[in-house]
Parts: sequence; C-alpha cells; structure tokens
Amino acid sequence: MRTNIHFIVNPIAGKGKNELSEALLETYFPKTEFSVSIKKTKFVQHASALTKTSIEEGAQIIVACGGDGTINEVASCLVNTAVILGILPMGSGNGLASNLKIPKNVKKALAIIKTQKVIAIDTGTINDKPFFSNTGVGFDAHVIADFEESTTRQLFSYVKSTLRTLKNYHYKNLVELKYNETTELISPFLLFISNSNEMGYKMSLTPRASLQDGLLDVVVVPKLSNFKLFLFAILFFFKKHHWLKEVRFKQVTALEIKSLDGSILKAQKDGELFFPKNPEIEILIHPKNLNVCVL
Ligand SMILES: Nc1ncnc2c1ncn2[C@@H]1O[C@H](COP(=O)(O)OP(=O)(O)OP(=O)(O)O)[C@@H](O)[C@H]1O
Repeated sequence: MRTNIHFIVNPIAGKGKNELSEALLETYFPKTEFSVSIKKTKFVQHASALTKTSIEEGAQIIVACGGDGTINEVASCLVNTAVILGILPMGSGNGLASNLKIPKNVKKALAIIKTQKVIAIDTGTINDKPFFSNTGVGFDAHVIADFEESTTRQLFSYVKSTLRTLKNYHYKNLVELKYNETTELISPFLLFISNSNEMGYKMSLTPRASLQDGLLDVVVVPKLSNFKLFLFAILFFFKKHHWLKEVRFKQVTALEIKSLDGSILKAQKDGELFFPKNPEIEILIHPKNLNVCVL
C-alpha cells in the first residue's frame, strides 16, 4: 500500500512566499510508493482545519511547512494519534525544528521525511491547549503581542518588538506559582515554560530542556532593576543568563499560575498570542504522545 503524505504549507510564514512544487515532491516521493497531497493555508487556524480533513482522508504523515505557529496548529490535531508529524521549516525562528535538528534546506528536510524514522516526543498544554516548543506569561508574551502588530515576521521585527516592550514593560501582575509542592508569590519579569531547548534563531533560555524527558523547564525571573535588565539581555545573548542570581530554573511536570488580582494574564504559546479564559492557568507535560519524523 502507498504511504499517504499530506503537506500543509503556510505561505506567509518566515520571509513569506513559501511554495512547494509537486514536481519537487515527486522526486522524493514517487507515485508508485507514495500518495502526496499539498494544501495551502489561507488564514489563521486554517492549518488546523486542513489537518483534521487530512486525518479523515487517511494521511499517515502530515507535514507542517512553516514555523512554530504552523507546527502548533498541525501537531495539536496529531497528539495521541498514530499519525506522524513531519516538519519542513519555513518559519522565522523555527525553534522546534532546530531542537529536532531538522535543517531549513527543503531538500534535506524532505530526505528526513522520506526515511520515515520516527520518535515520540513530549508535548505541553496550557489550560488544555497544546504547545510543543514553549509558552510564557511574562515578558515574552508582551513581545509576541507587539510582534503580532508587525507587517513582517523576521528577526528584525522580533528585535524591534523586544526593544519596544523593554521600554514600556510594567510589572503589574502579582501571581501565585505552584509547582513541585512549592507555592510562591512573584511579580515576574519572565515566566517562561519550555519543552524545547531552543526558542528560534539559535537563542535559548532553557538549553538543558529535552523533548523526551517528561519534564518542562521553567525559567523564573522576578522584577529587575534597569541595570540588571540590561545585564540579563547581554547575558541571554551569550547564553550565560544563568550567571544572574535572580534567574531561577525549575523542572516540573505541572505548574499552576494564578493571577492574584483576578485579571486574565497575557500569554504566548509557540510564539502566538494566547489569552487563557480565566485567571488560573494550569500547565502540564504529556510524555511522548506525539510521533515526529526525525533525522
Ligand atoms: N494565509 C495566511 N494568512 C495569514 N496568516 C496565516 C496564513 N496562513 C497561516 N497563517 C498564520 O500565520 C501565523 C505564523 O505562522 P508561523 O508561526 O508558522 O510562522 P513564523 O511566525 O514566521 O515562524 P516561527 O513561529 O518559527 O517564528 C500562524 O498564526 C498561522 O495561523
């Protein structure tokens, strides 16, 4: 029987104008062995709808062609199923692809899918909504909120959003954190929860995170003075932010975050803005419930 592979292409991810030609795919997936289908997304959440249809059509491998946002939409439909996720990195940051060592070169990434070597990876949820790379309710969420106003989706836009957010950031949310039988109160600058060891562009707040250890890596940074903030930014760039004593790392299977003034916290998941429906947030890890094609 032929292997049924569906490619879901986000044309606006990364530099935009992403295309995938049938002719190129046929050189990797000959019609005698593979049945191949290409679908293009037309709007936000379309990748999710297309994936659901592909599952009904009997796809065995569904390839997310885009960045972490596209992977999120596709993979959210594949957790706890036998359908395998493939990745063609076409995004800006491509954090998850980079952690999985899937190259940006389309031909090399297609060759990986062709080998059909599969591993099971952990996935996370924030109030029952899946994430695969990372989520957060601090500074990162505010950067993403600013970034979503940008007209381009490249590194420069992230840098501009980060600088603008740094200038205007207010520490207004006092939150209660519960993890590993500990409870603490904090007004966080950063509350970043990661499944992956990379955020994109080779940057990482959690270099020790693993996609297969059954744990989420949490970075907690409290309110910082402007000088410490500057220091944090420089150290982060050189992956030395752990040198600051204010930067704390935790490994958890579950984390509860409660906004004490009852407000809804601004969050990001896999680089997309997300508003939890209530002031309590529950973040969980789900060990090895997603199959992914890897090198
Ligand atoms: N045709 C479209 N028009 C507008 N938005 C789209 C379209 N197709 C998909 N999207 C949305 O584009 C967003 C960005 O996608 P994605 O995250 O894959 O790219 P990226 O942000 O450039 O990469 P990365 O997350 O790796 O930095 C997603 O929220 C997705 O829903």
